[in-house]
Amino acid sequence: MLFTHKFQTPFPLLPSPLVHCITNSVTCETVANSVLYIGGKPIMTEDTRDFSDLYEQVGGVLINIGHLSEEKETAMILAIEEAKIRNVPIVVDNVGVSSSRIRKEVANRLLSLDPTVVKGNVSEMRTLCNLASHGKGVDAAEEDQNLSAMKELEEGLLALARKHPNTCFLATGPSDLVVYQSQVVLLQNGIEALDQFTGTGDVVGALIATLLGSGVDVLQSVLQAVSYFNLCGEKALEIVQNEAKIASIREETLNQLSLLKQNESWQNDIRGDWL
Ligand SMILES: Nc1ncnc2c1ncn2[C@@H]1O[C@H](COP(=O)(O)OP(=O)(O)OP(=O)(O)O)[C@@H](O)[C@H]1O
Ligand SMILES: Cc1ncsc1CCO
Ligand SMILES: [Mg+2]
Repeated sequence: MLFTHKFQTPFPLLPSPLVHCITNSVTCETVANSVLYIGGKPIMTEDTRDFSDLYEQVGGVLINIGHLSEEKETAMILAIEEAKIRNVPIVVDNVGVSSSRIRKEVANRLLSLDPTVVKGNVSEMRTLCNLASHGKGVDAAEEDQNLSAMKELEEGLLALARKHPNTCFLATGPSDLVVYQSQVVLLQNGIEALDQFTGTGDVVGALIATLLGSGVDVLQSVLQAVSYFNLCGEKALEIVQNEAKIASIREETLNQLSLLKQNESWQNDIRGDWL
């Protein structure tokens, strides 16, 4: 279903925001380029000695827990503190949180700092809500994606949102659930192939941080970043015309990050609605 709400495109991003990313080394380069492709400037650093100078310029922050270490956790917390002092928006991506106790502890510590956006796939977000999760490693499980599981997740996220009224929650999957204060939105763009190569969730986190960094409001940043990425995936499949060519779809999805926004009415294809 097309949205009843009319979206204004956030592109071009002016001024171009500097986005500080602490992320995983699996998809670090893809994340940096994705920020560039949509018009932001990425900087990837975990050396806390950088931070006080760097944050004079930073517009948005991405914290992705995909590759953890004690040093990295310290850097993540310091980055969030620096951002908070300057009112800079922060995205936390809970990669792999369903798979280890330490990730869950770190995720809860980061959540307690009230980031602007907290995201993960549906299995990861179930873990954050203390619901049973079947996530394996960094991937979501199908049994966490059915209708009753999604309803349960919606309730869980609404409860989290009551405790964290300044945080917008995003659970990604075949449909994407967005919960902000008492508002609930279900987004319905995308193609199955987006779950078949790694780093798609990482890129979505980076796109949200970039839109936030350019001054777009919280809910619009989440709705538009997810939908923009998923429409890039849809366009990629249209071009590649073979859903088994995963690597080609990956490359074309990334191409579309810089191309799709040239169509000034791209946002008219956003599907979903408020629940
Ligand atoms: N089956 C699907 N159909 C349509 N879109 C999908 C599907 N699965 C994922 N997506 C889209 O792909 C993007 C990434 O979602 P996903 O839930 O796979 O993230 P993730 O598991 O955190 O990714 P990763 O850990 O690989 O970075 C989202 O924009 C989501 O809407
Ligand atoms: C595969 C993988 N392992 C840790 S991070 C990552 C990339 C997906 O987020
Ligand atoms: Mg996935």
